Amino acid sequence: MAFLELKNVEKTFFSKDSLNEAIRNISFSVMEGEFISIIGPSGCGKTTLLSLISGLVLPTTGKILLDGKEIQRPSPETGYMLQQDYLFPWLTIEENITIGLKTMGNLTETTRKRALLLLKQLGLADHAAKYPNQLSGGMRQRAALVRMLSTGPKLLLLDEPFSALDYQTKLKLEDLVFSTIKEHKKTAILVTHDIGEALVMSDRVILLSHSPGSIQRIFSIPEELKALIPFAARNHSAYNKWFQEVWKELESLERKA
Ligand SMILES: Nc1ncnc2c1ncn2[C@@H]1O[C@H](COP(=O)(O)OP(=O)(O)OP(=O)(O)O)[C@@H](O)[C@H]1O
Repeated sequence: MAFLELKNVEKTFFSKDSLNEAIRNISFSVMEGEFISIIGPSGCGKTTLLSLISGLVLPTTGKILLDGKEIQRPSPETGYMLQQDYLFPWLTIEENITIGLKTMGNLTETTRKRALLLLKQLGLADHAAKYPNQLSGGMRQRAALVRMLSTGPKLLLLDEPFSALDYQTKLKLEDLVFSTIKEHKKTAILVTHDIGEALVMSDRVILLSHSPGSIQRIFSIPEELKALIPFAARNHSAYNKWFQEVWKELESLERKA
């Protein structure tokens, strides 16, 4: 059985004097442990799709099932990581990474130690007592990753988590996030504008059409790229071929627009 299933999902935003059809007839399934990326032209509904999967927004028609149950509200099963880290500036890094556990009433010595171990694995052990403004952008995103993982969600939704970072930090974080997600056997959905990032992080890449977004094409990433961590995959000979393939399809969308 699919872990996540979208069945004919549509979303139209209504306001007093207008309506905006954001997503049209989207259906796809994700298996447990799969990494999916969503790309497409600006405004095609990528973030709306993540919001629908998170349960923050409900579909106008269609259904989204997680583990066979219809998603009707946000759930602790799902973690969200955004472009901005949204760490609370008045809390230390340790307090920030355990705030989710505390809110859920799950902050115990065991869960606190687990969160601190993850912080250590991501190279932030010496920064637990610091405040977010004492850390670099890349460090704060690593802390945001720990905060998301510490509550134990099964499904991770990543909305352009690297786009505010400088290029070198972004490449390093891609490797770190990828390895952490694989090690913890999580299912992940990444929204990105970067074709390369989608290719090296994912098992499949879903390309959405212009607004209202519908599925234009689904690319299955070949085994030789999937077997590598992102930095190595970017340097593999198959990478350029696949980049061109996706690029051509995106360009054809631009011509149709
Ligand atoms: N809460 C909302 N109310 C009304 N319209 C909305 C709302 N959220 C999104 N939209 C509209 O839905 C469409 C899709 O927006 P969305 O942000 O999902 O696209 P996107 O592909 O993520 O964009 P970008 O690539 O620029 O980040 C846009 O026309 C947007 O204006």
